[in-house]
Amino acid sequence: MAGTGLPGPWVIKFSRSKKREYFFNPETKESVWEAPSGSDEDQLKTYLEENPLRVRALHLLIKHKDSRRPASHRNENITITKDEAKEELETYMKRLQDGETFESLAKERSDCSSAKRGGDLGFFGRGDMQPSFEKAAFALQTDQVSDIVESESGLHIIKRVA
Ligand SMILES: Cn1nc(-c2ccccc2)cc1C(=O)N[C@H](Cc1nc2ccccc2[nH]1)C(=O)O
Repeated sequence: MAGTGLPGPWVIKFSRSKKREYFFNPETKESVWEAPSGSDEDQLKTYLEENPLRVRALHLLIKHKDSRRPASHRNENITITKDEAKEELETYMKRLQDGETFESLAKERSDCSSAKRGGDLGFFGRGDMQPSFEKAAFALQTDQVSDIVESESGLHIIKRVA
């Protein structure tokens, strides 16, 4: 894969189950834990600094009546519209900008079961989350907060923490 410092078709991926990087050859379907021979370790290090395989993020989710599952730990029947969810989420964005912590706001309001952990989803790699959420999370710098992001689950704000 170009720019990774890996030879030929080899790519680097993240194993969520083992919580570590591994190397995969899509032509031979071989997977190995250590960089294959012929790898440029410095180039690989630089590549990973610019293209993280995994990120860790907090999020605050507000579901609405058209969410994939319009229910949560805090409301067994969610009936607000997407517009009402957006307006409410904007009030949390303002409180965040006024200095309240992301964790406290997620605990107060998030419709995701991660709310009890301050919205912390832990580390995740590409392919683990819904595409719109993944795209937004991987585009953030560490400690940066997203604008409102829409997924099939509802409306989110995301803070990348690692
Ligand atoms: C992806 N995920 N991780 C957790 C989680 C993580 C750590 C501790 C507790 C729960 C919950 C979920 C999850 O899918 N929750 C859904 C809501 C939801 N939908 C999401 C879409 C993208 C990212 C996070 C999302 N969370 C729910 O509770 O209905």
